[in-house]
Amino acid sequence: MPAAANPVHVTVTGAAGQIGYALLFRIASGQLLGPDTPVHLHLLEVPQALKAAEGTAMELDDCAFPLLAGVDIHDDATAAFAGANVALLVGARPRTAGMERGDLLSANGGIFGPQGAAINAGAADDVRVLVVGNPANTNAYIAQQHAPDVPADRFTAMTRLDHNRALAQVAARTGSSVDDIARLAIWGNHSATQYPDLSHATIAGRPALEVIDDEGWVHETFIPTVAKRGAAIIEARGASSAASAANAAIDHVHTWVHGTPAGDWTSAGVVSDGSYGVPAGLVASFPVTATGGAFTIVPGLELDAFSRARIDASVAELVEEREAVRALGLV
Ligand SMILES: NC(=O)C1=CN([C@@H]2O[C@H](COP(=O)(O)OP(=O)(O)OC[C@H]3O[C@@H](n4cnc5c(N)ncnc54)[C@H](O)[C@@H]3O)[C@@H](O)[C@H]2O)C=CC1
Ligand SMILES: O=C([O-])CC(=O)C(=O)O
Repeated sequence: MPAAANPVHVTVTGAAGQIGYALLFRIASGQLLGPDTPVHLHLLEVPQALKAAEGTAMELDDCAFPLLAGVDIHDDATAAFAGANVALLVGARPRTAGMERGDLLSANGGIFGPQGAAINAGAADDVRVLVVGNPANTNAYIAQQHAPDVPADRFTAMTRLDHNRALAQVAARTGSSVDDIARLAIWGNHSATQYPDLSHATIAGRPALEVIDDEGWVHETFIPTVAKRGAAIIEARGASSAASAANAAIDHVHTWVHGTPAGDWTSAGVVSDGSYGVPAGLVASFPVTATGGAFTIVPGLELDAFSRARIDASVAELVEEREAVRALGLV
């Protein structure tokens, strides 16, 4: 049966890339927005990748997804974002072995200003934007700065992959199920300076740090493993994370739209309102809840000296990235 009228319009940039290939089929099958919501996909690619995007669109057709109301392919951002309700900004060059994500600033930063302007010009009033392309936080900042008419809280950056990596590490260490772990948080930048924070986390209701009972493991193994996982995947796979990144993008938007479970939170890069001393306007990762289609930074958490120093270090990197994009004339 064809999908019902009034589908949600979802624009995906970098549609012919490796994350795009892992993402589009899951969106079209209903995993992004739920089993009752038809979607119309708008794929944005650079001209030289349009043919590959067409091939992916042919495969989407061949899946006969009942929820897929249509697929358009564009090489023009204004057309691709016209009427978009959800915008997944994936298209950007990935890093290769030996690079830090910040090394991509000048290569990728130039993509996100024009895309922010196109979202400002023509996206739907309820548009929600997730930036995946690296450096994700600062690219989200650039896009948001070019979209003055869109509420700033509609621009987010992906740190859900870091959050999921942290859940997996804790589950493996403690022999627990990821479902039993709550209130874990990723703070700061989606980079090696990020702070995966277990100080408020619980495992089956007990303080996670008490269950783990090994501060050395937390500081010397857990934090660096999560923070450097992207590089470890590149080293092992010869290419950066793709399926796990697509999965995290699905989780991020699904949570944004459908909400966080009672008593738990997740992590997302959101525009800071000055909470926890993070300069207002920066796109930084915080523990967040989602209700009614909006993320809220979890208020009032106590931060010990270790957490404070780690957050400050990652935020200092975000400030440096902001200065760099200002110097490059990208904002
Ligand atoms: N935030 C996160 O947790 C993660 C972010 N990433 C980042 O996601 C980005 C994409 O990664 P992959 O899919 O593996 O890369 P890829 O190289 O396989 O695909 C990127 C695609 O983007 C397209 N593209 C480039 N410029 C574009 C533009 N202006 N408009 C539309 N499309 C454009 C390219 O033609 C290519 O098809 C990279 O920057 C990567 O570092 C990857 C993993 C996790
Ligand atoms: O590390 C990379 O370059 C890709 C990425 O963002 C990740 O896997 O976290």
